[in-house]
Amino acid sequence: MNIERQVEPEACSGMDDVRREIDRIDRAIIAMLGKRFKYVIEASKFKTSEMSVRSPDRFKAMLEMRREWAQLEGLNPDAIAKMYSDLVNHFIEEEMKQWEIHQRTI
Ligand SMILES: C=C(O[C@@H]1C=C(C(=O)O)C=C[C@H]1O)C(=O)O
Repeated sequence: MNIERQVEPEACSGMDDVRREIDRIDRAIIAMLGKRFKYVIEASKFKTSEMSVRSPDRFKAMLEMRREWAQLEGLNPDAIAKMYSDLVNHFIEEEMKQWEIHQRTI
């Protein structure tokens, strides 16, 4: 159980608070990315071709949506789009590996 109380950004009284909260947030983000990855791998079961694994139209649309979400949160859309582009390109390669394995078993 995590008994440390969360400190809001404006309430931080020093670097210990700042770094503890940053670590806590990044731990949660990485846990969510792990879950996101599981959904991507699951997607490979429903794909019918190499092109559908890559789904370039969906890739483009999801990046555009994340740009808009970044803007809403006061973040730089280019920085967020680049981060997602790198991440999702990696996920697509992993999805492709799974899809190829699946193709050999059907
Ligand atoms: C998960 C999918 O497969 C790929 C991975 C995506 C992602 O990680 O968001 C998006 C599109 C595809 O390139 C999908 O088609 O939705």
